[in-house]
Amino acid sequence: MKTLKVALLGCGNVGSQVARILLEDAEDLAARVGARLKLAGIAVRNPDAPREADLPRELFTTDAEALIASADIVIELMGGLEPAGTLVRSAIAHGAAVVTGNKALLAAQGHDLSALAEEAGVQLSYEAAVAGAIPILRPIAESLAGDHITKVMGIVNGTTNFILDAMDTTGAAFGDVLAEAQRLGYAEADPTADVGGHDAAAKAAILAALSFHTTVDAADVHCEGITSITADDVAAAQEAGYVIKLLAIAERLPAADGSDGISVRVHPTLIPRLHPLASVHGAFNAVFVEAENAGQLMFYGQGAGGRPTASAVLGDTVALARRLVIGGRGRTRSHDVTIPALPIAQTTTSYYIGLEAKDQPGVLARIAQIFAAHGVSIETMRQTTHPVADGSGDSATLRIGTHRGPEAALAATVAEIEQLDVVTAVTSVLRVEGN
Ligand SMILES: NC(=O)C1=CN([C@@H]2O[C@H](COP(=O)(O)OP(=O)(O)OC[C@H]3O[C@@H](n4cnc5c(N)ncnc54)[C@H](O)[C@@H]3O)[C@@H](O)[C@H]2O)C=CC1
Ligand SMILES: N[C@@H](CC=O)C(=O)O
Ligand code: NA
Repeated sequence: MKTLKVALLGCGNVGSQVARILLEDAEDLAARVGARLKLAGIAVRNPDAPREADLPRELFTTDAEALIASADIVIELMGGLEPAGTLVRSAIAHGAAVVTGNKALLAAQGHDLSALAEEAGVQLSYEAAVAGAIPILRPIAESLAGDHITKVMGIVNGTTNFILDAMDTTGAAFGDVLAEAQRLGYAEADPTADVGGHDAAAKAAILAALSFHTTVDAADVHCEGITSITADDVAAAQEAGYVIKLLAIAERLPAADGSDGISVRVHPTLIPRLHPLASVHGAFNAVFVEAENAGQLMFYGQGAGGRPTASAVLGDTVALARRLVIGGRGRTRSHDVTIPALPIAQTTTSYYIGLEAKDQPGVLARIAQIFAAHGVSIETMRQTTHPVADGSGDSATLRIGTHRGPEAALAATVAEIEQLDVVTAVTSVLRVEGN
C-alpha cells in the first residue's frame, strides 16, 4: 500500500487531536484512503511543551520548512497570518496538498492562496475553518453547486454563543464565561477575535465567497461584536420573547442601481425564542442556507473545540488523500464573478430600541413623529415607569420594535431620537431577524 507523508504545523487544541487521531486510527484511515497516512512530523515553537495528547517526542521539530519539503499533505493548525501564510505558500510551491483551519488567513488571503493552489494543481481544503465540525463548506461548494444560494445566516462562533447562552440561561457574568470558554479550548489565542466579532466576520467572508462564487474582502464585512451586550439587554430580550445571538449573515441583494450586490455582516441579533437558532446552546453552531431550488437547509453541530474541529480536518485530509491516490489535478474553488459588497446602510432589517425618556405629556408623540418622518413603522412599544434616583420625577423606559425597513432610515431615526431633550439615553439598539 502506498504511503502519504503528512506534515502537521501546530500542536495546540486542534493540532494535538489531529496528531492523536492520525496515530490512533492509522489502520482505519489507511482502509478509507487506500494509502497509509504517515505522520512525518509536527512543527511547533517548543517541542518540550506539555500537550493535551500523549505524542512521541521524536515527531516534534522546530523546522517547519524542512518538514514541508518532504510532505505529500501539509496540515496547518498554527493560526494567525504569519508564519502560517508563508508556510502554506511554501507547501503549495512544493506541490503538497494543504488542509487548514485558519479562517483569519483564508479571509485575508484565501483568494490568492486558492489561485496559487489552482495554478500548482494542488488541493487546498479548509472545512474546519467555518463552524468547526459541521460539514458546511463542502455542502455549499459541492452539494449545492447546481443551485443558486441566496442567503446564509448562522451562529458561527462557539465562544460568543457559549457566553451569550450562559448570560441568557444562568445570568452569568461576561468575564467569567469567557475564561471558561478559553479553558475549554473554544476561544482564539487572542479572544478579542471572538468577542469583537472578527472571527465570525472571517467565517462570514469565507461563506459568502463560496456561496456566491466571488471574492469577498474581509474589510467589506460589517462587524460588531458582543462586548457591549449587557445583562440588562439580555433580560429585556427575554421579556420581549427574544434571545440575543451573534449572527453572521451573507445575502444577495439588489444594489441601489438595481444590479446585484452582496451584504456580509456580523452583529448581535435578536431572534424569537421559538426560532430554531434560539435553541443553539453552548459552543454549538448552526448555519441556515437558502437556495433557489433547494429552499431552506440547516446545518448544526459543534463549532469549536479540539476534537470536533479535528474531525473536520481529518475529513478534509481523507478526501484529498483519496484524490492523491487516484491521481489527476486537484481542483480548488474558482471565483468567476465579481459582485460588489454593499455597505450595511443598504440592507433591510428591523430594530429593537431601548431608551430612557422623561415621563411627560407629549414625549411619545415626539418620538413617534421622528419614526414617521423617516418612514419607519413601529410594530411594538412597551413602556414602564420608575422614579429617578435623584428624586427629580419619573423616567420612562421605552422598548420599541420596528417593522423591517432600510438600515439607513433606521439608523437616522435613532440618531435623531438621541438628540431629543426629553430622551436621557438610548440604552440599546439591536437588529432583529427571524420574525
Ligand atoms: N480551537 C478551535 O475550536 C478551532 C480552531 N480553529 C483554527 O485552528 C487553528 C489552530 O487553533 P488552536 O489549535 O485552537 O490554536 P492553539 O493556539 O491552541 O495552537 C496553535 C499551535 O501552533 C503553534 N504555533 C503557533 N505559532 C507558531 C510558530 N510561529 N511556529 C511554530 N509553531 C507555532 C503553537 O505552538 C500551538 O502548538 C487556528 O487557525 C484556529 O483559528 C478552527 C476551528 C475551531
Ligand atoms: N474561536 C472559534 C473557534 C472555532 O472556529 C470559536 O469560538 O468558534
Ligand atoms: Na466546518
